Amino acid sequence: MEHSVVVTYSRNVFLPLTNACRNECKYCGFRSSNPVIMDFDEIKAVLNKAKGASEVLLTFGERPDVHRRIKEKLGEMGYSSFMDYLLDVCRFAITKGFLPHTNAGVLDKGELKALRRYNASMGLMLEQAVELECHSNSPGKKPEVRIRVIKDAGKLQIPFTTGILVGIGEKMEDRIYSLEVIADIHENYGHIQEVIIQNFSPKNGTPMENTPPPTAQEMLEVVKAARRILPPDVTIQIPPNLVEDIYPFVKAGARDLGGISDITPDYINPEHPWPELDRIERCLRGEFVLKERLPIYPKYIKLGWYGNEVSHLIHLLSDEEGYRCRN
Ligand SMILES: O=c1nc2n(C[C@H](O)[C@H](O)[C@H](O)CO)c3cc(O)ccc3cc-2c(=O)[nH]1
Ligand SMILES: C[C@H]1O[C@@H](n2cnc3c(N)ncnc32)[C@H](O)[C@@H]1O
Ligand code: MET
Ligand code: SF4
Repeated sequence: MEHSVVVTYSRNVFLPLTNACRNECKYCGFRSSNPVIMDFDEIKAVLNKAKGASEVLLTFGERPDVHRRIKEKLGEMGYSSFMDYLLDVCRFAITKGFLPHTNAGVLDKGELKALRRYNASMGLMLEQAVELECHSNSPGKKPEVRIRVIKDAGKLQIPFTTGILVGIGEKMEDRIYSLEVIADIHENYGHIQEVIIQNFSPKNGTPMENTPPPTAQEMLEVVKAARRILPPDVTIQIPPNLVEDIYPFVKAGARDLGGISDITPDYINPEHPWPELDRIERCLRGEFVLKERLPIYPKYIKLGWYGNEVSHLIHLLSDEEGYRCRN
């Protein structure tokens, strides 16, 4: 198996800290206008069940403290801002042995810097680099705003996950342009570890519930274009729960499957359960080797692009090549 091509995934646990969000993306079934926020008892209970995972995925609504109720709840928990709470969640996850990967939506440079210390990597989907109708009530989805955040993360040397959401009203040329924008950012800052090519999946009760999702053929065209446009050191990720069979996508150049959990669902696409690792291996048809990675890719471990507070855990959890060690 010495020369086999490797396909990676990360064993994670998903903490959807809050469904409060200042944006109103028309495809989103996650956000709620009657929002809740997780307290530490709930967080503790989930992490206690997640023994084999190395990554805690922190994904939630953008700037949740614009909601009065969330602000009040944070006050009751003893926090003056959501950011203070988030930093505490990261610290707590680290004490439990998990490496945080935060996708908080839009952040300013000071917030990115504060989170860097406690995160192995961070993420923000570009979605698309063009203005779209589905984002008309989402100030945080303005392309220039998202591009600014991704660049700030580069200036701070934060290993970064971004990606495009396919099928939200954009044209093929818009997808190409979005991928070119990501390629250009990486050429300048060198911090993009992976790009997710995610297909829109309609959610009941949302304005886009009747919008058809992109076909597998269309998604394959996008993955091929991504492999052509993105620099070779940028990995392409496809979500294995949103496509029928990963094999054609891997043949087209995808080499990562993102976070997979055996205890938490994909809270953004809860109707799409994670496939079993056995099933994934069967899909790879013996042509590719499945390997577990950490939320930070080997290249960035070697470069030392991680915060002080996660350095001991990264060393504890990684093998000599920078993948997940299991002993
Ligand atoms: O940075 C991101 N990571 C996302 N990830 C995380 C990603 O799969 C991994 O956590 C990263 O590859 C880091 O290891 C998701 C993981 C899930 O389980 C479900 C949905 C997502 C979506 C995103 C995302 O939009 N942005
Ligand atoms: C965390 C990421 O999840 C994606 N996201 C949000 N809603 C949907 C949906 N209906 N289908 C697929 N992906 C979605 C967005 O790209 C967001 O940035
Ligand atoms: N709200 C953030 C965003 O859309 C995080 C993912 S969606 C829950 O960027
Ligand atoms: S996709 Fe993210 S930013 Fe958009 S409404 Fe949902 S939670 Fe908010």
